[in-house]
Amino acid sequence: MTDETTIARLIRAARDVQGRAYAPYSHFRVGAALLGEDGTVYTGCNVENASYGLTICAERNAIFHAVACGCRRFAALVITGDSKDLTAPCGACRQVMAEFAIPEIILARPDDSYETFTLQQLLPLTFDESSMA
Ligand SMILES: O=c1ccn([C@H]2C[C@H](O)[C@@H](CO)O2)c(=O)[nH]1
Ligand SMILES: [Zn+2]
Repeated sequence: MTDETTIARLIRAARDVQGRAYAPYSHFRVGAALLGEDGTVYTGCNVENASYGLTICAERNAIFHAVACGCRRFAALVITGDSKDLTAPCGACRQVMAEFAIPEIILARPDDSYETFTLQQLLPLTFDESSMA
């Protein structure tokens, strides 16, 4: 379990990167802050494109950023966004979270209150490596 001080730090990091989202089409900004097992925080924001389908979500941006930095083991992921309530990840991001078995997924509200979910809650009956055994 990630302690409250660390979660507060992750929410702050997610809000900061949310502010750098490139979302001229949807005007919906998302920020993600991923805590590596080594204590490093990796962030990502959504980056849109005039060819809409090329858009990358904040969560996948953060995960790919971490992997590119050499980190593959994670403790928690915080997601912030422009939703009126919790900002929930899309299905594609849930699938990528499953690839790296992110244990704690924390969805924040605009007032910085939050709720914590497991991957099992967000993506039951997951397709993963074991599905192909
Ligand atoms: O999991 C999600 C879902 C959506 N978005 C972004 C993509 C797009 O830029 C905007 C509206 O869909 O929100 C994310 O960053 N993460
Ligand atoms: Zn997504």
